[in-house]
Amino acid sequence: MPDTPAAPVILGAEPGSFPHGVLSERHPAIIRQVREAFPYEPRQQQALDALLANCTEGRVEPLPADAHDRARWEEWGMTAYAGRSWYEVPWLWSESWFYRQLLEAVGYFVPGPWQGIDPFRPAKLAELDSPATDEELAALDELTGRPADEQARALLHGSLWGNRADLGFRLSAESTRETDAVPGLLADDGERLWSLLGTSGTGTLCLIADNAGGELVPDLLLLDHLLVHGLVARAVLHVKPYPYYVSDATGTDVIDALRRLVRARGAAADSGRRLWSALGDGRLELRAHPFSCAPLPYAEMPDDLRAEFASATVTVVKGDLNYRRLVGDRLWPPTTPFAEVTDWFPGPVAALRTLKSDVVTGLSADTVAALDKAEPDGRWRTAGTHALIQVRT
Ligand SMILES: O=P(O)(O)OC[C@@]1(O)O[C@H](CO)[C@@H](O)[C@@H]1O
Repeated sequence: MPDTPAAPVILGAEPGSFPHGVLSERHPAIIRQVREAFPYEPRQQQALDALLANCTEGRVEPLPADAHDRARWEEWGMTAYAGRSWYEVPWLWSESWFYRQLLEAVGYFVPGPWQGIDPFRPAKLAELDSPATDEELAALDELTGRPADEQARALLHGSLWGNRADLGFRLSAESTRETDAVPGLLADDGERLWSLLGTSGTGTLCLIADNAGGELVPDLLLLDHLLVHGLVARAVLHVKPYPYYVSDATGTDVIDALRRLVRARGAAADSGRRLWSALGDGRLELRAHPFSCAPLPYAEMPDDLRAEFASATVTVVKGDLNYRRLVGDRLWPPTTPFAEVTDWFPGPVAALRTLKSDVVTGLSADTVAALDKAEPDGRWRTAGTHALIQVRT
């Protein structure tokens, strides 16, 4: 980023700020939610009590000596941040640390009866089984009669706005508000994405998924469309290796979503069956790389991921958290060019994201002025009412 001086890294220290609210209010609410969802045993209840006190008032305490991923977290900053307040370390780091500690408290990684039980699964399944998902799937029948490029654009927008359905976000969002003064889509490089994919259909698309359920279903439908219409030969879907940020998609969530699709009717079931066989014959691959849950920007990704993204026709990065990790979790001036803050990315990259945190780049000065005029409190940055499609070729 030669011409772009780094902006300040976001911390959670300032009372009244969005990150501070996540640390002081959203995390306690998430602990309440998981306690209600499961009959946790006394040891887990005590560990959750301790986490509640630690995450709101305490300091970073290293993982147990025998934790399977202790060495990895040491590399990721645990040693450097031990003893510091959760509010004084980078917010990106303290949020990821919260989910790792929550899984520690419920015994997710420890051999025994609770190993591998996703504390967020009941909420994810409820969303997948909701009438809203039925409606979304039924709408596909109407879409299939339309020209292929129209279908592609509708599915891209479905995947984009699916990012609004984020269960963690809903815990503290007021209602979602549409601001008439400024259109919802603040930057639209959609045509650049289609021209990258071209018509050859020989390439690979990597999609770094975000949320399960109402976001993952349209992501899968988009991948099916790209495969079936020959816009790509192969798709690689990157999910999280363990539950994260409440609703982030894991391998189990992909299987749940595919089972949901094949159980549906009409076009949705057809898509589900095609995706099922695409997994079987290697045209669709799943990855759950440890770095997908790292508390670090993607600029620090390991060499194997770098090589994978370098060889892809395009990497599509979904959602708010992935956007923060892509451009850096910093208070960039919103007019900072997206291409400059992503120039280190090893190949072409596209971000599909609704705005749910303070980080934003690539807006025109006129757009920023109109947003600030319509919402002087800056809520347009965090309310999930606006979105971006940004592409760097
Ligand atoms: O990545 P997603 O699902 O789009 O959003 C994640 C999110 O809800 O979590 C963070 C706050 O906890 C914010 O970055 C954002 O609002």
